[in-house]
Amino acid sequence: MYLRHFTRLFTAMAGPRPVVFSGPSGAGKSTLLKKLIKEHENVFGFSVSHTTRNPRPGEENGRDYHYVTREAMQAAINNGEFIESAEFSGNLYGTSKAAVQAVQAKNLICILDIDMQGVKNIKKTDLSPMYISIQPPSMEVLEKRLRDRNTESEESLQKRLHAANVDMELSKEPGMFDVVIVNDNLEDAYKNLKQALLEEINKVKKAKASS
Ligand SMILES: Nc1nc2c(ncn2[C@@H]2O[C@H](COP(=O)(O)OP(=O)(O)O)[C@@H](O)[C@H]2O)c(=O)[nH]1
Ligand SMILES: Nc1ncnc2c1ncn2[C@@H]1O[C@H](COP(=O)(O)OP(=O)(O)O)[C@@H](O)[C@H]1O
Repeated sequence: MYLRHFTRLFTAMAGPRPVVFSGPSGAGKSTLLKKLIKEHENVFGFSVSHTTRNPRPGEENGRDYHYVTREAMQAAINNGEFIESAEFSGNLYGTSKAAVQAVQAKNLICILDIDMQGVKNIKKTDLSPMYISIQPPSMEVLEKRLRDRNTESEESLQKRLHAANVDMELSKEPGMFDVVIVNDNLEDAYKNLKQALLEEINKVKKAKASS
């Protein structure tokens, strides 16, 4: 009885199981995540990462990323404030403990958008998330989407395409992801994503309704 109470208390503190999203730059992660969070704002919360890259037009500090200098971020990493961090395309990115705790404190499913190095490093922690890979239909489509997005210099675009090739190879490793979604038609990909998360969404809704 006492133990059961304790277990429940602990589970409540940790919150529902997080979900990690990964996949090449330009695959459509942000597009799908924003749609998902907008439609289920009482179910999902975004883990706001830190990055040393500059904000893009329309991005907001504290909402899309915490934009920081390399010195400040490295100092925080050295201070043990990060769950994981990685160098991607010439910039530093990382998930702080505070970012995940802020979402879990609200009893929401914490969504992490991280690269393959992040996936590998999160697997070494006790976060135990569900792992979802978002993949483009082809490299050609990926390149077109990245170019049309108009956010990258040619140099940055080439770095992202190179990283995408590596990413797509690593993603094939058996057991790396629980679910793989190919983002060809956006509405179909979104439907598949919601289907994959349906059980977790219902769990959170049920828990909220009874609390
Ligand atoms: N390891 C890790 N990767 C991250 C983190 N935040 C973002 N990323 C990844 O960094 C890469 C670049 O992200 P970004 O600069 O926003 O470009 P985009 O993916 O092209 O929109 C993507 O693969 C993200 O998934 C993080 O906290 N940790
Ligand atoms: N299914 C799709 N069909 C066409 N364009 C898409 C689709 N999904 C995303 N896009 C567009 O492709 C670009 C890259 O998507 P984005 O969500 O920024 O990718 P990521 O976050 O994985 O880097 C964006 O301009 C987005 O509007």
